[in-house]
Amino acid sequence: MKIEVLDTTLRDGEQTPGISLNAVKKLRIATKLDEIGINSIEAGSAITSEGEREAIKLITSQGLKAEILSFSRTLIKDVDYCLECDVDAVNLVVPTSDLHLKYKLKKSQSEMLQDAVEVVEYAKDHGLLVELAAEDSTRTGVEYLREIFKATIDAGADRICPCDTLGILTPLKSFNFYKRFTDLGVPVSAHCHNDFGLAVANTLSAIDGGVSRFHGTINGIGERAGNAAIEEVVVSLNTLYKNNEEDAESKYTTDIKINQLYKTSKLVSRLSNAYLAPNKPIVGENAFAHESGIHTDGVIKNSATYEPITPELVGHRRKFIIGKHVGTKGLDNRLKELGLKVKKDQLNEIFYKVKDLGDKGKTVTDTDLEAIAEHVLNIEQEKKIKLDELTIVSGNKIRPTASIKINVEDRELIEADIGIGPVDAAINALNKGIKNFADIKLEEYHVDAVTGGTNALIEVIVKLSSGDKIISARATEPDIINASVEAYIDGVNRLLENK
Ligand SMILES: CC(=O)SCCNC(=O)CCNC(=O)[C@H](O)C(C)(C)COP(=O)(O)OP(=O)(O)OC[C@H]1O[C@@H](n2cnc3c(N)ncnc32)[C@H](O)[C@@H]1OP(=O)(O)O
Ligand SMILES: CC(=O)C(=O)O
Repeated sequence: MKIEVLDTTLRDGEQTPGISLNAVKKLRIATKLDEIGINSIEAGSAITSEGEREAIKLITSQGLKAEILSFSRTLIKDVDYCLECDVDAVNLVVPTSDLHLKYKLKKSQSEMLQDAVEVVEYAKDHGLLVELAAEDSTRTGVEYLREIFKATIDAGADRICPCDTLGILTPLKSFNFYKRFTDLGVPVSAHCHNDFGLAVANTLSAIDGGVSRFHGTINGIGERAGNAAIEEVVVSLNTLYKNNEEDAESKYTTDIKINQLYKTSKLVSRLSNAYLAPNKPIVGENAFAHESGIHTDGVIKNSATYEPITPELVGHRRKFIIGKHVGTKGLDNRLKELGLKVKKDQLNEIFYKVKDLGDKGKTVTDTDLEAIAEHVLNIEQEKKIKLDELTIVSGNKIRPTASIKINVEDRELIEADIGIGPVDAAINALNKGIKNFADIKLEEYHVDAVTGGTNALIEVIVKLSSGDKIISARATEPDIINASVEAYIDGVNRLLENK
């Protein structure tokens, strides 16, 4: 059975607190949604603002294959704004619960029904396709819901959508709830929110209950805890509804190009600046990442041991992470990928050094692993930068000032700078010295007193990046400024290795 997808990333998704997409960004997302086979795109709420209307107009002017809708309240003026934007359809939202009618709209059930019928007739008279979304349906009596759906279908509504606006269904309730509207002669959509983390499960149950369409957003963004994540629903429909492993076809199909889902997710999170949790199913950075030895070993032998689908199916990629839980097979595999051949005893030594770092709560990047391996294999790289002299002037009535003399491949460089404190001044002076040949960014800086007292040994750990290379470096000294500069120089040298 074919299930159609209405994407509301640009309407309900944009209602995520803090997300605002300009017309160009909306168009880029809409174009991608169209390209991957989304059937209907809710491009925004035309009533919202001039900018929103500009964005919707830009999208409707492209001749995309997908149906383009705008949200509309049950008000003629909202429909007029939708018409101005030249959309194909309206997502006409009619609040139906007693709570919404009494407190929000101050209307009776019959007044709301009459308004809904009038607005549907107006929209239809003006050539729009109407999807009638009953807001807060899951806190509305079924009898009234069926009455308002029947009346608006008689007035011309083309599709209906009972909405679980507050995400209060459970999968079993969703199955039984949505089933009650599948005999009304028009396609039914599910619209499930994620307040209890059940939006995807409830959407799947609604589909099992007989709906032929669902609303969702890329990455599950949306009001409060968000909406059903399209990528999760679509991949579940594709994968979890086969009678047995050998079945090529699932019980449900969609028009979505599944291998584009990771790219689409990335585009939406980048343009909306909405952080994506690494453990997000299907598209999160850890969805196909393995660190623990037992899993990595299994995946190297046969990826199906610990992956329910291949990353390639959704256009993602598999990653093996080196950290506290790594096993020797995973480590050996990564070292080989980095072009490093090690003997068994060397592998064990690297293994224990990685475990030691893991026990200290550190992650191990590729550059870290290369440095550990080079140390174990006795491959000493010539250090590009060496510290010759460091002078600090600091006190309660003076701007902290540092001068630094470094040796860069036998050239002497002297620089000075000021800073918020003496460490900042020293690093600023150092950065001035190296800026012509190293583009370094300080990502993190940690200081720890290894022993107690003011004469304690100080451990400084810095995380530095250059392009897409990231490393951690450390130094331990009695003097915090020297420790900071030594750790920084060590990190820069390692980032410059193999460049
Ligand atoms: C469940 C959902 O996702 S609903 C969609 C939510 N989306 C939005 O809110 C879109 C962005 N909103 C906006 O830009 C503004 O709220 C506007 C332009 C739509 C309206 O702004 P204002 O006129 O200042 O009204 P305000 O937002 O303060 O209040 C909402 C009004 O809409 C009414 N209303 C809410 N839903 C509906 C509806 N479906 N049909 C008719 N009226 C509605 C409310 O009763 C209230 O009317 P009142 O002023 O007579 O009390
Ligand atoms: C219409 C809608 O977005 C809702 O009821 O959640």
